[in-house]
Amino acid sequence: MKIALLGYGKMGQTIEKIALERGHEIVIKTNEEEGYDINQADVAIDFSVPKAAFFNIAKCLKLGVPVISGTTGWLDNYEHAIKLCKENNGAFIYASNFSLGVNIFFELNKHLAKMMSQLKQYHVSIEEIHHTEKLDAPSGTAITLAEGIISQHDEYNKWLLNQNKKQTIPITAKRIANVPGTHSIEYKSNTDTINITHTAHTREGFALGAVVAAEWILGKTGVFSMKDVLNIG
Ligand SMILES: NC(=O)C1=CN([C@@H]2O[C@H](COP(=O)(O)OP(=O)(O)OC[C@H]3O[C@@H](n4cnc5c(N)ncnc54)[C@H](OP(=O)(O)O)[C@@H]3O)[C@@H](O)[C@H]2O)C=CC1
Ligand SMILES: O=C(O)C1=N[C@H](C(=O)O)C[C@H](O)C1
Repeated sequence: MKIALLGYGKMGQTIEKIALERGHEIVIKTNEEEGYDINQADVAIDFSVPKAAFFNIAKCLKLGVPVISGTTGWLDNYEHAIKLCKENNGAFIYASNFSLGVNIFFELNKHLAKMMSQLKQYHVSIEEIHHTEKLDAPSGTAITLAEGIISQHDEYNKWLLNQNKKQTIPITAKRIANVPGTHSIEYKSNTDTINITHTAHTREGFALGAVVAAEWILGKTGVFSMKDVLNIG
């Protein structure tokens, strides 16, 4: 499979390593929005920056190249990307987190939220910790976790960064050098605390998931998620 890497930073370089190990070819690696022919590639993998992601995704969809995006912080344009995908009969997957472990954690989070919905004495909060170069806060993964809780728990209807309000899930974002990504969910009552945590030890889990998604999407059309790729949930 010929892969275009749109964004060749920490993730782009990790994806290159995993893709080569799995027998793929990297035909484009770029940190620019233009200056390459995307049609050289069978599939594009975008791990760029929030302000560039939608432009990169839209270009791939308009030119008929399936696109996998892991960039976070651009979701104001997500519905527009879906519309473009449908109009162009394209293929698109966005995931806030491509690792298998986090996708299992997403399901565990929803299951726990459903049980905790009956126990009003517990209050939920989310904490995410990432490296100091991260541009967005809260992390895309923390937002997906909050949305998962909201979908199952009748007490909460929105999330807020660093704020405690009624019916709201507070998310705390910490930045510590070299942390690949840690997400914790806490339910606290006056008598005890339940905590679940996912800790990424390296970026290779995210990268492997993105390459597996790229392999999976070839030959398909539509808007998909990692749940489709991994057949879980
Ligand atoms: N979904 C998931 O599983 C994961 C998602 N992420 C997300 O992926 C994104 C990238 O993360 P990471 O690799 O750590 O970040 P980096 O900052 O290391 O890499 C981003 C790269 O994008 C480049 N870039 C800037 N503008 C463009 C453009 N117009 N087109 C293509 N590339 C461009 C940057 O170049 P320059 O430095 O020259 O500006 C940089 O090399 C982030 O949004 C992060 O949150 C990260 C890990 C896992
Ligand atoms: O920027 C990162 O590094 C990461 N970003 C993603 C996010 O925002 O959730 C996924 C992962 O946690 C690493």
